[in-house]
Amino acid sequence: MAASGASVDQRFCFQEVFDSFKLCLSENKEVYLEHYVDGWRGLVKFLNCLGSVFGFIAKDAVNKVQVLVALMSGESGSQYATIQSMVKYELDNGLVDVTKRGSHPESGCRTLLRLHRALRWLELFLERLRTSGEDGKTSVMCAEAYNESLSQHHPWVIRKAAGVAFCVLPGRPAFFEVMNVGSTEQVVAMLGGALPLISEVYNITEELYAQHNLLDLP
Ligand SMILES: CCCCCCCCCCCCC/C=C/[C@@H](O)[C@H](COP(=O)(O)O)NC(=O)CCCCCCCCCCCCCCC
Repeated sequence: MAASGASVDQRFCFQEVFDSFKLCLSENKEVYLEHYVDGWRGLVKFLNCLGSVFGFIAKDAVNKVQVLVALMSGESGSQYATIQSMVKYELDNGLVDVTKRGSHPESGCRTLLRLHRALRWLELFLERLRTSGEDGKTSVMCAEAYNESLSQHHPWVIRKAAGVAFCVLPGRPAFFEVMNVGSTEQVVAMLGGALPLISEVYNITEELYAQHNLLDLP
């Protein structure tokens, strides 16, 4: 039945995210855009399971995923195989607004930078989740991770809205249930396996962007 098919598809399993980030890395440590974007698709599914309060966050992430997918499937799609090839192609061809927004407001480089910054939040949040105790508060872990990372790039109004959304996050047990991985021990083990991969993808991207002075793209 179409309806049940759709709901199965919407059912999040953190394993999918883990698998995508695992597939991201090529042998010579390039980052495949296709799997990076898939990782984000999985994360958006998870956000959608948490309720409509998170809709504005999911919507922004979806917009950014769509920009990247359009570039990957566009006429220069072959240049968007990896983050490295994307950066080279867009810079070589003057396709990035480097100092202020101009004729390339939605370059792959600036769009991916927004997701990249959010990946740092994810890394910090998941590490807290992994090491927290049974009564750990996800809202506090989420807010702390946000304050240490993404919030620095957001205006007051977004920080305020994000703070309100964090307050309605479910507690650790319910949160683990939505992750749909199994027992608490299994979730913790999976996070232990997933985090080094997410960190590696983050660090490789960070270094690449730093080398090309792309960390502050407008
Ligand atoms: C688990 C709870 C999830 C809380 C998510 C925490 C991150 C809070 C981000 C708030 C972003 C608000 C939306 C708007 C953002 C934009 O202004 C801003 C700038 O874009 P612009 O330069 O194009 O204008 N965009 C961004 O910074 C990109 C934000 C992307 C956020 C994606 C967050 C996905 C979270 C997925 C959660 C999954 C948790 C999994 C745990 C097992």
